Amino acid sequence: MKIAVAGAGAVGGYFGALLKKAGHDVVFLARGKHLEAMKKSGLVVKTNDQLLTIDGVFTDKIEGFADCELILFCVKSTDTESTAEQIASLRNDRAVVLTLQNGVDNEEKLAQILGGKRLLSAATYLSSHVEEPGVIKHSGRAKLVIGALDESLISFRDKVADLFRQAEIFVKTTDDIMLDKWKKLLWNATFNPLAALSKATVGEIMEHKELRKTAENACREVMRVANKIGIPLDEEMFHRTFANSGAALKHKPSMLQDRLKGKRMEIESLCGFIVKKGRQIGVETPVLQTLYSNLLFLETHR
Ligand SMILES: NC(=O)C1=CN([C@@H]2O[C@H](COP(=O)(O)OP(=O)(O)OC[C@H]3O[C@@H](n4cnc5c(N)ncnc54)[C@H](OP(=O)(O)O)[C@@H]3O)[C@@H](O)[C@H]2O)C=CC1
Ligand SMILES: CC(C)(CO)C(=O)C(=O)O
Repeated sequence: MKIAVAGAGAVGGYFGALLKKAGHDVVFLARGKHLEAMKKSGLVVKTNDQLLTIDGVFTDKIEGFADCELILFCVKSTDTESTAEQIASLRNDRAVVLTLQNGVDNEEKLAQILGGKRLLSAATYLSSHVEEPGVIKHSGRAKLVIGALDESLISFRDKVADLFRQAEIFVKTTDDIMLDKWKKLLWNATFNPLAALSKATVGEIMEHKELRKTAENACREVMRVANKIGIPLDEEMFHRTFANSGAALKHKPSMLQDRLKGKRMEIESLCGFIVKKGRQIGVETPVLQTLYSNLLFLETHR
């Protein structure tokens, strides 16, 4: 299958590389120094004890996506609209777009720009980052939970899941992808904003009595907002959010990594969205509101 990767960074570069290694035709959209490095020496993926070097088409021109069947949408949520507009300009309505992004707000934005009938979404369980231009470092296991946003795409969803499996990526399919995305968001909204402000790792948040309390309160606020709009995040999910973090104690959540690199943080998707949704439906989110306002200020006063 001809596959395009919109945003060949930590996520897009990792999955795109494995699909290319499995024999697919992959075009990687990137920019800046990372693009230059890949053009020069290929895309290097350091995954656990393996080192892959992938050749492919590396470009900053969206025209390279013109005849692809599947687009992996892997930009940060701060770039969702601008990248989707680029894809829309191609008029290749045949290509199905699979978003691997965190958060639950990208799907609606993509549907508005690209149309809802061509969208798949995945909850992405992965720990990777761009170590230096052209080099992606991944550790641990990777898992995708993939769902279709329109029933007409269910058989294509299954085809895409098989394609990933053939590339030795662990994949599950779901008929309720937005529930899976909310489950992932529960973890992200609990740890990312707090880590970005405090500069604490997941383990430091877990061990510090008062930070842990703040994380628990943030988690409960996400659950209250979700429950009010009919997303069943229950007590078991609350416990799992903290219990599952045992494997990620040294992890710096991505929003903290972005802060440390001076990059834009996904403040709206991983925090502001829940605060604003809470306001609309009458659910108070004082902890998330405090984190949100501080992050917004920090972003413009570094
Ligand atoms: N990293 C991880 O382990 C995980 C990340 N996620 C989620 O996946 C999404 C992607 O994250 P991640 O891969 O870490 O992000 P990265 O910043 O590593 O990758 C995105 C890449 O896309 C590039 N890019 C953005 N817009 C364009 C454009 N229009 N044209 C060309 N290149 C573009 C960026 O360039 P530039 O750097 O110049 O902006 C960057 O290289 C996020 O929503 C994140 O929360 C989910 C699970 C795990
Ligand atoms: C924990 C992780 C890497 C997801 O698997 C993540 O989503 C983040 O750091 O924001």
